[in-house]
Amino acid sequence: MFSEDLDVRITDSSLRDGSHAKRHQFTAAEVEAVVTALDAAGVPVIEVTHGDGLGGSSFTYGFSHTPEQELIKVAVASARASKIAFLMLPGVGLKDDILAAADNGASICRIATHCTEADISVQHFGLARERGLETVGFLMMAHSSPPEALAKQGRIMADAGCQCVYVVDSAGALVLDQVGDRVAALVAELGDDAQVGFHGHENLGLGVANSVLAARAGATQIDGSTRRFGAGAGNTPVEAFVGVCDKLGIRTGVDFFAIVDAAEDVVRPTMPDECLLDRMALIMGYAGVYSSFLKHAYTIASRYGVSGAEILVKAGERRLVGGQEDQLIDIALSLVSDRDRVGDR
Ligand SMILES: C[C@H](O)CC(=O)C(=O)O
Ligand SMILES: [Mn+2]
Repeated sequence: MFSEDLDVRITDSSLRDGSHAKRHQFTAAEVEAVVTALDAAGVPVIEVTHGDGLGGSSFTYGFSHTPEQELIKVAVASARASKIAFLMLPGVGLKDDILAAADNGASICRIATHCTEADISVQHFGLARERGLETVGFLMMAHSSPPEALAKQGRIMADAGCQCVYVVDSAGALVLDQVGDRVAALVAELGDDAQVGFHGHENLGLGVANSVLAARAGATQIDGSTRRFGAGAGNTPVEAFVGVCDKLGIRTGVDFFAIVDAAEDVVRPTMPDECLLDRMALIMGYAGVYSSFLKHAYTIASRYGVSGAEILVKAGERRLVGGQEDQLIDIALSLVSDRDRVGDR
């Protein structure tokens, strides 16, 4: 554990996963305000990066308003006690991006891969440990792999130097025991070699419940976003999770009233809209679609005049993974040609 006083360590992802919901338009002033408020509330770790991780600012994923390395610097300067984390997906970001983030003062390196592809993270964990960074591994789209398969992938990350392997419910598709079973399999596999974490999305409304079950199954690191500011219907709301943990006697070290105020007074004003459990988000959870696809699906649906909901259903059928955003265009084009064929009859 990190300290005798905590049962779970919370990482707030509003300034990274929330970047998807804001189309990557965070300003330095917003990052300063959010980090200051979360730090004051006792949030131990705050993640700051483009939504798709280091190097994500691009035509494919969306350009950042302010370069992420600038935002990391501002976050580090604004935090008194919180550690600043960053995310990177091998291939989207490069090893040099990790070194730059470390030079800018971030201390936790989170490497994310699809849940069957942990081997592509090996050199990045090695580099991060060599550079003295704490390390976290993300097994994304974890609903699509059974517990034993996930545990084997976690072993690859731990052997490479990962200190905490996360079950990442990127689609918000995991339901209750499905989280507990995956966390328990990783805990059994990793033993003292690495901790286990859980990152939830709200697409079926289960972020808090799933996170409690993860903690009960042995997860010691839990992600959330204040005001649910994240992709899809958003992430596990930190303020609700903290309140539930207080009532269950799970110690998070976060002050409930301070985080509730931060959610309302500081984070909400930085959000373009509330993250809603609406039709599109529910379909993502139900069909098992990567939450980061939501804004892309809206844009592409309106560009091609097709239904965003249908795009997401087909994305679930095709079992698309993160990085395959361009296939949403292919799906839209096939919906257009289906429609034209029906029209010709
Ligand atoms: C790059 C993704 O947004 C990582 C993540 O938060 C998830 O898979 O969920
Ligand atoms: Mn996420």
